[in-house]
Amino acid sequence: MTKQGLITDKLLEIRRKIKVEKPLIHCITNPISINDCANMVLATGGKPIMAQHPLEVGEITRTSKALGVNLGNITDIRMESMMISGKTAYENKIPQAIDIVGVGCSKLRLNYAREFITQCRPNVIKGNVSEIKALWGIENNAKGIDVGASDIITKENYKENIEILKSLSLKTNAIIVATGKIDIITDGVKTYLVSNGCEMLSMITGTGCMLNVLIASYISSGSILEGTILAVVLMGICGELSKDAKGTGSFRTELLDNMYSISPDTIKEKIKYKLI
Ligand SMILES: Nc1ncnc2c1ncn2[C@@H]1O[C@H](COP(=O)(O)OP(=O)(O)OP(=O)(O)O)[C@@H](O)[C@H]1O
Ligand SMILES: Cc1ncsc1CCO
Repeated sequence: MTKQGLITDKLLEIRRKIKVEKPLIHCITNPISINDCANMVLATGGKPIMAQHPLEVGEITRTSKALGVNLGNITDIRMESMMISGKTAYENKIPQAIDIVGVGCSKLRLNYAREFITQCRPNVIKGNVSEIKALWGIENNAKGIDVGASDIITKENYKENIEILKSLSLKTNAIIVATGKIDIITDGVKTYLVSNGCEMLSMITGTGCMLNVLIASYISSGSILEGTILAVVLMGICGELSKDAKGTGSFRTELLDNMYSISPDTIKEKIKYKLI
């Protein structure tokens, strides 16, 4: 069996495990995409809980199998809650992922993200390329919460971007995910390029937020790198399967339908990644 075959089998095994075990996944996220995020976790088999009150989140994280936090549309209350939950997850060895939404356009979020990463040691840090560059403290061209045109990963710049991501991974001891047309996932040593996906994924709001809770659901398996790859690959493939929808509204619905119903054979047939 090829290496590609081996890792695909491992990904399918994680997907099956989550469907069977139905882990509780604590998500602290923004109101723009909170409903889509809860439904995405359900589509994996996980049980979402979207609790945000600072006086209860510690207790809820402690009983969960993974935590996903998101800086989108940040508020004082969520900043407080995410820090409590992140520390609880770290102390209890519960896998956690952070989506660093908007750190390229707001110093408040950038400083908070750095503090969160220092104190809570998330297992996975996810953002678009502009956000990842901002976190690493280098020049970026974020357009609000979106990637800036000149930051987009291309055949010409992907090698230097990979070096940035690897350094960040080694510094934070986290898996780094940079999303876009090509998604890059690295643990500082091994780097995977995932080319599944379609442009429609960037034409509805919250696909990045949904991806972060998919990551949370799949890393609850304990396999952090493979769980992360699985989430990224599935978001891409399910986007491809939905791309002929009549418009963005039905694309959003089809994306959820495909996440729920995609078969292992279709995943095997469509998966497109490269280990470098
Ligand atoms: N042009 C594209 N072609 C293929 N896939 C894409 C494209 N743009 C985004 N994606 C996919 O969409 C998902 C979200 O990535 P994106 O970089 O848009 O995140 P984001 O900016 O954090 O999203 P949001 O802020 O809307 O939640 C990822 O799975 C990514 O692979
Ligand atoms: C549009 C928007 N604004 C803050 S969060 C969010 C959802 C996508 O991240």
